[in-house]
Amino acid sequence: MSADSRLLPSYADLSIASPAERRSFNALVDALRDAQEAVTRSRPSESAARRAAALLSEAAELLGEGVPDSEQLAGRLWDEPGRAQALAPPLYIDDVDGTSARGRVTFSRFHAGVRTVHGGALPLVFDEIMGRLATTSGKPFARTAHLTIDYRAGVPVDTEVEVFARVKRVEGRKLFLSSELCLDGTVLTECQGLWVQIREDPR
Ligand SMILES: CCCCCCCCCCCC(=O)SCCNC(=O)CCNC(=O)[C@H](O)C(C)(C)COP(=O)(O)OP(=O)(O)OC[C@H]1O[C@@H](n2cnc3c(N)ncnc32)[C@H](O)[C@@H]1OP(=O)(O)O
Repeated sequence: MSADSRLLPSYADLSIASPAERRSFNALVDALRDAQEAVTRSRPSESAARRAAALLSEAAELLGEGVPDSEQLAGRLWDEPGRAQALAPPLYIDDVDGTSARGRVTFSRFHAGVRTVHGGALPLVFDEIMGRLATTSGKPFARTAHLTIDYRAGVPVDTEVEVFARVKRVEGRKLFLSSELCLDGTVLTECQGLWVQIREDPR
């Protein structure tokens, strides 16, 4: 096994934390999301801003310098919405099999550009759902090689939207996927993606 492949994510990572540890870590990530959103929505007084900054700094200090990334929980709790990381909005994947996936997501003002969702935030969700589809059902681990996004209409914040993804075709190690984000049956954003499965003999 190469040094690189030891660091590849695996669904076996689900065993890295006890149920109690998973619950407490998820609560921490939820609180972080709440803090991101609260800061975005706020217009605090000078003293409230200073006090909130001090509390956030105290929390960061409490958590310390952290563990090596091979031991961290953030982003590795695959079956939790958002995988227990605050980069992307929490995506609820309701169905995923070898060929398609379906989920739901609600963007908030933290991910907003001007009134609608930021154009750079939408690929986060496509990468999540297509990444999950590309690697599920026993498929080898694959990395995102190419994404093309078409922004058809603005995506509203504070509104649950549906996300669909499917495998269009497979050519050797290459998986061609497509995905769309819909509201009330209307496609707001669509994405074409290429995932490439990692070589067994990385050069
Ligand atoms: C538990 C899990 C939970 C999973 C849940 C996880 C959800 C989140 C998922 C997040 C996933 C990510 O964001 S991953 C992070 C973002 N992505 C990356 O960092 C990838 C960086 N790039 C790479 O590592 C590499 O370029 C690879 C692995 C993509 C490809 O390298 P390689 O393996 O050496 O393959 P290579 O020979 O170059 O190419 C193989 C074939 O693919 C084609 N190809 C390669 N790149 C491209 C490209 N950009 N556009 C078109 N075609 C391309 C080549 O032409 C070739 O076609 P042909 O000649 O054979 O026809």
